[in-house]
Amino acid sequence: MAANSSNGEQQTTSKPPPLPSPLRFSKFFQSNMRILVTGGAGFIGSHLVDKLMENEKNEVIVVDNYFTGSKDNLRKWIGHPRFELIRHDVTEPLLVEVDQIYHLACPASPIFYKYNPVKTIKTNVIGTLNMLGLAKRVGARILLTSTSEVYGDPLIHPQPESYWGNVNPIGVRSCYDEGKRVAETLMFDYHRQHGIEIRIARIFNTYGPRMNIDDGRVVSNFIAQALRGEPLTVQKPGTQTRSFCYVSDMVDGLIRLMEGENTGPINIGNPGEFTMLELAETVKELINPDVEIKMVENTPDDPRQRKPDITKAKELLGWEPKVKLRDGLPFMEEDFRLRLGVSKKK
Ligand SMILES: NC(=O)c1ccc[n+]([C@@H]2O[C@H](COP(=O)([O-])OP(=O)(O)OC[C@H]3O[C@@H](n4cnc5c(N)ncnc54)[C@H](O)[C@@H]3O)[C@@H](O)[C@H]2O)c1
Ligand SMILES: O=c1ccn([C@@H]2O[C@H](COP(=O)(O)OP(=O)(O)O[C@H]3OC[C@@H](O)[C@H](O)[C@H]3O)[C@@H](O)[C@H]2O)c(=O)[nH]1
Repeated sequence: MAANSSNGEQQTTSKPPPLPSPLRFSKFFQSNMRILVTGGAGFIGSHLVDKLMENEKNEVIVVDNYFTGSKDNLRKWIGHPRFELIRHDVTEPLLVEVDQIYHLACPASPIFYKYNPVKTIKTNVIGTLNMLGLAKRVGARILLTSTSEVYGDPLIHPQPESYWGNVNPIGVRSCYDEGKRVAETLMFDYHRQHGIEIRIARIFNTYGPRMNIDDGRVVSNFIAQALRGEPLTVQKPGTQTRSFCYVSDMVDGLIRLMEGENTGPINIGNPGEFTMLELAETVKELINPDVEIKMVENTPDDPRQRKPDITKAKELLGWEPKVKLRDGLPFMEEDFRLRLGVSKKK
């Protein structure tokens, strides 16, 4: 059935919504929930899979094209009877029978999403259309991982969900931020027109173990640089801010959103806000006080400030982040040390 949007309005639907699979009502099978995770071999996706697999009633299917993800992130589940991994590109249609879809597939690091911008926008638009088509056919609930980048270079601070954003529609980031904006539009159009059960999370910068070491995002860059003894590259001016959420908090928020009654969009992020210079100082202090901090050129349209207003997540999902940046960085350091083969000085 149609859910309430996060602002409490009832969404109108022109047709009755698709029915869930008859298996939902069968006595024999009813305990199992079949869940599709697109992009499940990536950073957030693989942590989400770990959490979903903890519940013995869940069967998890991951589809991924391995552009930025890796089978290694899922190695503990390969061969498990409740787990299936499919190499598949979401820009192509997919036929599977599932009850829920977590749709994460999309490169998230600016270096990777700008590498093939036409592919990025196809992933966001055609990929989301394909997943909505699947949701419609099988009566599944679908959650989209949208982004704080829909707010662009925000003129309102912190950003509430009601803010429409300040996005450059023809800039080098638009394949991603406009792509996600269209993906949100498609989600709401399928919800209003076809009664699909939708959930939209607007994710703010997330960090944690399993990020690609050469991923290009700021936290992974600084930690890898500190461990390799290289200068920490702060992009100018260094006063731009971000708010960093630890991945376990993120996964908890996504599952609460999927299981709850609100369509969203709902911001999921940690409101603790830091300049990039502050982040560099913190990484230096915690990991390697001997490294330099070096100012380097920035890229076009870099948002100058970003911080989520999480009032809705608190009220509607009962969610707020638990892990502070200073507590989360050491978990990531440990994982990067193992992968880079750099042991801690005694
Ligand atoms: N990590 C963040 O800070 C952040 C912030 C905002 C939004 N998000 C969103 O969360 C989702 C996951 O982000 P992440 O940080 O785990 O990124 P990631 O790059 O680690 O994971 C993305 C996964 O999607 C896969 N993928 C990409 N294109 C695909 C395609 N066409 N078909 C199938 N698979 C494809 C990749 O191989 C990868 O496994 C993305 O949708 C991203 O936009 C992330
Ligand atoms: O080495 C670096 C990398 C990045 N930066 C700066 O750090 C800030 C954050 O950059 P990142 O590349 O980590 O990420 P961004 O905040 O630009 O985009 C991010 O936010 C929203 C998500 O949807 C995207 O998936 C995510 O990558 C930027 O201001 C950037 O200029 C550095 O100072 N040094």
